[in-house]
Amino acid sequence: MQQEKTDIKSMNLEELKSYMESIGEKPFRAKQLYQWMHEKQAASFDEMTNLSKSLQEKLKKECHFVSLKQEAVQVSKIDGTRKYLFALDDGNVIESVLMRYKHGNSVCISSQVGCRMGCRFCASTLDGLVRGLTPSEMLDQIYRITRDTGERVANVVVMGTGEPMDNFDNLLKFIELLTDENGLNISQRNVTVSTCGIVPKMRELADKKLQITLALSLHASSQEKRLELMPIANKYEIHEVIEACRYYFEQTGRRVTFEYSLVGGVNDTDEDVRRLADLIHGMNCHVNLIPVNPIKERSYVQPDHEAILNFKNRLEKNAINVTIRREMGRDIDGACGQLRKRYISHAER
Ligand SMILES: C[S@@+](CC[C@H](N)C(=O)[O-])C[C@H]1O[C@@H](n2cnc3c(N)ncnc32)[C@H](O)[C@@H]1O
Ligand code: SF4
Repeated sequence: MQQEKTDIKSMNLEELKSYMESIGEKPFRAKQLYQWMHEKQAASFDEMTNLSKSLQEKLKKECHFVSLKQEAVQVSKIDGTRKYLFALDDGNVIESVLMRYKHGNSVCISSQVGCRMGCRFCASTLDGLVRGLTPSEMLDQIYRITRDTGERVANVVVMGTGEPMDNFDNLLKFIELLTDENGLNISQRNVTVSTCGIVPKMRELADKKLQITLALSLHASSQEKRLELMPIANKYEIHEVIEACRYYFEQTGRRVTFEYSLVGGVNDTDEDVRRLADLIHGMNCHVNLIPVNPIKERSYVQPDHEAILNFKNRLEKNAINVTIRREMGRDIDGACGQLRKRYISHAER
């Protein structure tokens, strides 16, 4: 069974050295193997030409080498955004997105197959959670995209399907490998992790004092409204979540991002702006307004353009940093999780 084999792409260099010794190999081979996997992003052992054939064969027998299979890619004619559907070895499929910005390429990865958090506007949660992704499955989304395009990835955002704090240990290992100087060597400052607000894990992450950006999916200005949109608010009250964001800033010195999906008639009123400004008053933060991406399973709509601008201007008047998220790949798909959802429904027919 593949699952019982060693997932070597999820190991750091030290672990890989011990592993090589345990199978009777010289530890220096670990460095070569590590560079093939993480620096050169090899898709199989066969590509590792400075490893002997017999070692390649041994590794094939002993290890599970995670390499995602590209099932589909949609390319935007407007801005070159590429939306990928990858198949995992167990037959599950996940989505990843490459966005091209002036300051470099950004990849948005999934952290789980599905999600169990049940946010009302989100397509990723409609079929619940299947499982968390391994560190190697998170990394390989970036590796396959780099190989496919031949372009360097500057930023990584963990904002695709899944709740990263619900897969915490694998998330931490993923960040360790992603930012390792012997691998892709992406700076921690160029990594963003988005959460629906799982307070104990946010605090645990803060204590690690990494230099990554924490993004909180806030989406409401009061506990009542947040409860309407996000069931996780039953567990962690809005002020508790904001406190955890303050703590993150205190521990890391990193400005927190608040994501606020604007839903017409639900969280876009004048009262909402006022309450939101009060809620985050005095914080070193940034608000990212995201006009909600309608999904067919729900009746949520975007506010009109004027209402969105008005919301932004009023926050700015309260000295809050705010941007309206530019919609990338408008022509290729709607909300995150929809490509996967469509693929699954099609396969079930
Ligand atoms: C898919 S989630 C993944 C990360 C994490 N689970 C979270 O909730 O922050 C990334 C962001 O997309 C937002 N999102 C999900 N569905 C959306 C939709 N239909 N329209 C706009 N934003 C959406 C989420 O609220 C969240 O801010
Ligand atoms: S918004 Fe995030 S936490 Fe909420 S259901 Fe979607 S993926 Fe899960």
